Order: sequence, then structure tokens, then C-alpha cells
Amino acid sequence: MPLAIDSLAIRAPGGEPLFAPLTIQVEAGSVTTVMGPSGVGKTTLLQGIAGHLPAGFALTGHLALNGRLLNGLPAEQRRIGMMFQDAGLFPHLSVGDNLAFGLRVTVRGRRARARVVDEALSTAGLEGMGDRDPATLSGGQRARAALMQSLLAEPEAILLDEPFSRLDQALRNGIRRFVLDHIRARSIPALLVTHDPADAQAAGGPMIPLDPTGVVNT
Ligand SMILES: Nc1ncnc2c1ncn2[C@@H]1O[C@H](COP(=O)(O)OP(=O)(O)OP(=O)(O)O)[C@@H](O)[C@H]1O
Repeated sequence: MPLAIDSLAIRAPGGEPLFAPLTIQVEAGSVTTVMGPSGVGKTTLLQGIAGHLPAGFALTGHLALNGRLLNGLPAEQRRIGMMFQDAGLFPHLSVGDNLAFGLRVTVRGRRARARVVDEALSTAGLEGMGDRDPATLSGGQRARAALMQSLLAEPEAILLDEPFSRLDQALRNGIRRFVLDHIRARSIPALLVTHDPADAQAAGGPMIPLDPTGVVNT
């Protein structure tokens, strides 16, 4: 199974478990939605899978991606893309160079990369903004650029944390369709954390509840 999560549990710095142990198999090209009450640990779950747990948190259980065991691997060796709205763009690179960054490995040649970047900018409604400094974009424009940057880096799995929630309605449907179509077309397994039923419905995959353990997290 492309992304196999087996008896995964995460303990907070105080030692209490965040959610009941989770076992999910995410198929290639499927977007599985994770839902649960605020504070149950949805964001922390994605951080644990990506290898970015905050200090003091501990993970148990098994994680495998395309047959590779991920436990203990540093984040940069996991080949997992995290897509969230506040995802950082590199401030010292132009918007276009930010998008081209992940393409260095997968697309040969500057011209070919520039074509892919232009297409991604246009999909995100950011035509002509490739030369801009990220700091000069609006919050919504930065979020869209960050989404495109994560997609273009060709990860083996994608974790999406409320990726569309701050986009305005006019762009939201188009970007959601582009992101989901891309995931399906590339047969990438994906986990989506969202509070929006419209996102879950568009994702079309299984919906998994993340259940509280009964321990009160403060
Ligand atoms: N860096 C941290 N140090 C200590 N506790 C933290 C830290 N980050 C998160 N927590 C706690 O871990 C728990 C899980 O937080 P998390 O953000 O994963 O929840 P969530 O389900 O994504 O919530 P929401 O739906 O509100 O975004 C919460 O109780 C939170 O207070």
C-alpha cells in the first residue's frame, strides 16, 4: 500500500496520548479526509507523518511509504509534501524561483522549468508575478504560491492541512480542483485535514474520524 499507517499514536510533552491509535491505508491517487474536533491532534498527526513533530512530542506505531519504513527517517528523506496555507516561501527567492525550486530534480533545463512555473502561476491566478518578492504578495496570493510550490516538488505523498480555508470563494473551487486533479493524475496518496464538508466531498476518498482518547488535552 502506498501510504500505510499502522497503530500510530502521538504523545504530547506531558505524556498523554493525543488521539486513539490510528490505522489507515491510503491508496495511490486517493485523498483520505481526516476529521475530528479542534485540538484532537490533526495537525500534529500530519507533522508526525512528515517527520516534523514539535519538540517533546513522541510517536509510536509504524509508517511506510511505497514500501519504505519512514520511522526514524529525517523529514527531508521522507519525500512527503506538506501543503498548508501558511507554508513558508523562501523570502530571499522570487515567487517564480520558489516554484522552480522543487523542479530542479524533476525537470531538466531552465526553459522547461520556466514553462512549468508559468503554467502553475497562471493556474493559481498569479500571472506575471513570477519576478515578485514573496513579501509583496497578499496573504491569499502567498498561500496560492505556496500550494503550487508543494505540488511542483513532486512528493511521493501529500499531506494537506486546511489548504483552502483562507482562499476566497472565487478562486477556491478552481484551486481545489487543480490540486485534487493533480494528486489523482500523479497517483499520489494524500491525507486531507479539513473542517469544510465541501473539501471532503470534493476529495471523494474515505473519511476517517480522529477520535479523542478521553484524556483532556490542555
Ligand atoms: N508545540 C506544542 N507544544 C505543546 N502542545 C502543543 C503544541 N502544538 C500543539 N499542541 C497541543 O496538541 C494538541 C493537538 O493540536 P493540533 O494543532 O494538532 O490539533 P488540531 O486537531 O489540528 O486542532 P484544530 O482543528 O483546532 O486545528 C492540542 O491540545 C494543542 O494544544
